[in-house]
Amino acid sequence: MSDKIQVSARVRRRTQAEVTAQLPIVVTVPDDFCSTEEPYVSVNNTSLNDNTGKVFTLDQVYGANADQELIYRNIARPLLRDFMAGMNVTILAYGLTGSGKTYTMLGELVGEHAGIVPRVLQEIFQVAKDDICVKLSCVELYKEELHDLINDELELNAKKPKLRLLGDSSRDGRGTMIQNLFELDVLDARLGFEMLQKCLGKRKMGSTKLNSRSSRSHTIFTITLLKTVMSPSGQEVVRLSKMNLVDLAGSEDIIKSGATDTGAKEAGLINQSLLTLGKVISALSEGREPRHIPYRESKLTRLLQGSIGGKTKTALIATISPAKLNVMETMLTLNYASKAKNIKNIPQSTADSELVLKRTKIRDMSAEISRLNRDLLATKGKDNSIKISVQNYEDFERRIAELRTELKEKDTQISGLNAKLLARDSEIEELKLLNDNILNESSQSRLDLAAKIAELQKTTRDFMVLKDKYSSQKERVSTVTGTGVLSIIRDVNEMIANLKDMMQVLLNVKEIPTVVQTHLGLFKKTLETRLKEVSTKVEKETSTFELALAKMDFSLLHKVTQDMNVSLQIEEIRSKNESFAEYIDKTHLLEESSLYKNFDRCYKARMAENYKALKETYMQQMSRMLDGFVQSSAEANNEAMKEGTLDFMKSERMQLSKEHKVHVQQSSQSLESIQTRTNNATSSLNSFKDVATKEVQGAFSRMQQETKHVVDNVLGDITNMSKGHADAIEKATTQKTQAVSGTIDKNYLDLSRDLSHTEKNLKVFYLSLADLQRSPTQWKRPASTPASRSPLRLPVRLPMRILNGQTMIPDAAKRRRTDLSPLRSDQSLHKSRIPQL
Ligand SMILES: Nc1ncnc2c1ncn2[C@@H]1O[C@H](COP(=O)(O)OP(=O)(O)OP(=O)(O)O)[C@@H](O)[C@H]1O
Repeated sequence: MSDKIQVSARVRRRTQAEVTAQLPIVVTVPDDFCSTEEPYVSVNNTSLNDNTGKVFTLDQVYGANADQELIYRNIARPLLRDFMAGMNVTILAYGLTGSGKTYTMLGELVGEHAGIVPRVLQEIFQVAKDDICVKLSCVELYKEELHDLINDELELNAKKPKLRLLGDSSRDGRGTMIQNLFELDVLDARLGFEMLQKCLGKRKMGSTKLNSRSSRSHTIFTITLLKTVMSPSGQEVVRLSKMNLVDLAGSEDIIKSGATDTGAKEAGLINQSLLTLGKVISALSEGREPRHIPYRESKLTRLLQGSIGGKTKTALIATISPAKLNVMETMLTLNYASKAKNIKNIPQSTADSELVLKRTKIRDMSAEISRLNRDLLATKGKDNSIKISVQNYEDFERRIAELRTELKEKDTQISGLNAKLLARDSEIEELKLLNDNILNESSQSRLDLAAKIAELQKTTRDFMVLKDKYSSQKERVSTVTGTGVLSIIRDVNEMIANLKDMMQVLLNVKEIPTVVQTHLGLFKKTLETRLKEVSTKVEKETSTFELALAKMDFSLLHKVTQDMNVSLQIEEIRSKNESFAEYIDKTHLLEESSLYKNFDRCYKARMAENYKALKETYMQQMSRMLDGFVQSSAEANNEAMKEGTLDFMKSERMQLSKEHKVHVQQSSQSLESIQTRTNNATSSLNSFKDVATKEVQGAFSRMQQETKHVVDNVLGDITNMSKGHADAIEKATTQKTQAVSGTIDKNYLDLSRDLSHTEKNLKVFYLSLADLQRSPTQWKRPASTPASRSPLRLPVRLPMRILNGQTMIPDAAKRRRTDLSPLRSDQSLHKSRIPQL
C-alpha cells in the first residue's frame, strides 16, 4: 500500500540576530501553534513579480509557538509506533541554514528543548520489553565523504575501515547499505544519550553569517530494532526495522553565507547534494513513467534512496525562517516541500520484515562468500603458503577487535548474570526451606484434620442414635397422652393467664416501695448534697467571719449599721439642730443679729419718736394753749365781762383729757394686738415643738427598730452560719451589739438632752415674750437690768422641723421678720386730735 511522504513546515520566530538586523517578516502561517485544517504557508515578498506573494500548501504547518513536544507528538510519535511495529521509517529535516533543522532533530538532549532523536530514544526504552535489541549507528556525510561517528568515538580500530555504500539503485530497492558502519548495541536510553552526545561533538560545525553553529555536514542517525516474533508459519524469527533520523546541512546562498575558498567549496558541495535531492524530489513528484531518478548523482540521495520513493514511511520537516533575508531560498525550500508531498513511498509491512531479515542474511552470506573467495584466490600461492588478501586481513583484524569488544561486553554481562544467578540460588534455597516448613506444617495439619474428621464422624453417629431415641420417645408420649393433651393445654393456658394476673398484682405491689425507695433515695441524695453545700458555705462563711473577728474591725456589722446610716442620721439631726439653733441665735435673738437690731432700733426709735412727738405735741399744745390762754386771757380780760374765763378753761381741760384717754385706748388696743400675735406665735411654737418632738421620737424609734432589725438579722445570720462556733461568735457579737446599743443610747441621751435644752430655751423665749407683752410702759428695758436681756443671750436650742430633708423655719419666726413693729401700721393713730387753739 502506497503512502505519501508527510510534509510539514515549521516556521520559527526571528532569531535575536534577525531582530537586531530589523529584518522584516515575510512568512505567515494561519496558526502560531499548529494548522492541519488549513496547512498553508504564505510568503509575501514585494521583490517578487507578483505582489500578492506565494502560498504553499503542505500537510501540517507549525508556527512560532509550536514547541518541541508538539512537533514530537504530531510528527515523530506516529512513525515511532510504525517503527516498533516493524516498519522502516525516516524523519528528515530540510531547510535553509539557520532555519532550525538541528534544533528540530536534536535540540538539547534533555528538557523541554529536547529534539526528536533524544525523545525517540527515550520512548523506545520506555515501551521496550526484553525481547528487543536496539542498535544505534551514526554516519556523517561531509564533502561527499562518509564518516562513522561512533567508530571515531570508540576508536575500535587504529586503522578505520572505509565506509562504502552498498545496495541496489533500482527504484524498488530498499535502499542503500553502508558497509563497515558500526552499530552499537544500546542497552538503555542513558547509553544512547551518551553516544549521541559524543557523536554530536564530532560533527563538522562551522560559523556562517546566518548561523554561528552551522552544521556543515549531513548527519544520519539510524536506530535498528531487532525483535523476536512468531512468523505466520509458527517459527520464531527475528524482525528487523530501521529508523533514520536525518539532520541535513543547510541549503544556502554562498554569497549571503559569506563562504570563501574552502567555505565556498564546502557550501558548493553541500548545495550540490541538496540540489540532487531536489532533483530526486522533483523527478519523483512528477509521477511520469518510465522515468529516471537521479539517486546516484550524490551520496546523500543514494543514502536516502529507501526513504524517498522507497519502501520507507517518511516524514519531511521543512524548517523556515520568517525573515526576509533569504526569501528566495525559503521559497525554494517550500517549493521542494510541496513537491515532496506528492511522492509516494511503499512502506514495508510487518510481513515484509521477515523478507528483509532473510535478504539481510543472504546479503551477509554473499559478503562472506566473496570474502572467502578472495581468501581462496589469495591462498593459491606457489610457495604453498597461506595467504589472504590485505583487505580480508584487515577485515579479520577488525572482526577480531569487534569480537574482543563483544567478548568483553559478554564477560561483563556473564558476570552480571552470574551475580544474579547466585542471588537467585540463595533465593531458591530460602524458598526451598520455606517450602519444607510449609510441607511439614501441612502434613501436621492434615493429621489434625483426619483426627477432627474421625471425631466428627463419631459425634454424628452419637447424634443419630440420640435422634432415633428421641423419635421413639416422642411417639410413646403421643400415644400415652392421646386426646387429653388438648384439655391439658387449655388448663395450662388458664394457669398461665392467672399467673400473669398475679404477677401484675405483685408487680404493682412491688412498685410502691420501689417508688418510695426511689424518692427516698433521691430525697436522701438531695439532702446530702444540700447538707454538703450548707456545711461548705458555713465553713466558708465561718472562716470569713473568723478572719473578720481576728482583725477585730467587726466590719460586717459595722458595715450594716453604716449602711443603715444610723449614726449618720443621729449626727445629721444633731448638726441640723445645732445649725438651726445657731441660725435662730444669730439671726433673730442675739443683740448683734439684724432681727434683734431692727426690733431694738425700731422699738427705741418708735419710743423716742412717740415720746418726742408726744412731748412736742404737749409742748406745742401747752404753748399754743398758753399762747391761746394768754391771748384768750387778754381777750377774756377784755371780754371778762362777756363770758366767764374759768368755764372756758374747764372745757378746754376736759377736751384735753378726753383726747388723752383716746390716745391711751389706742395704745392699749395696739398692745392687745401684739399680745394676740404673741399668743399665736406661742401656740405655733408649741405645735412646732410637738411636731418636732414627735418626729424626733418617731425617727428615734424607727432608728431603734431598724437597728434592732438589722442586729436581729445579723444575729440570726450569725447564729445560722456558725452553730459550731456559737460561743465565741455570740460573745463577740454581744460585745459589739452592746457597743452599738451603747452608742445608740448615748446618741439618744444627747438628743434628749438637746431636746430638754430646746424646751428650756423655749420657755425662756416665752418668758421674754410675756415680758414684752406686759405693758407699753414696761417695754423699755432699763439699762440697770441687763438680766432682762440675758435669756436672749442664752444658747437657745430650738428644735427644727425636718421635712423632706429640708430645714423649715417656723412660721412664727418668719412672721417676726416682717412684723417687726406693731406700731408702724398704726402710726396715724398717734396724730393729735387736739384742735388747734
Ligand atoms: N523553532 C525554534 N524555536 C526556537 N529556536 C530555534 C527554533 N529553530 C531554530 N532555533 C534557533 O535558531 C538557531 C539556528 O538553528 P539551527 O542550528 O537548528 O539551524 P540549522 O537549520 O540547523 O542551521 P545549519 O543548517 O546552519 O546547521 C539556533 O540558535 C536555534 O536554537
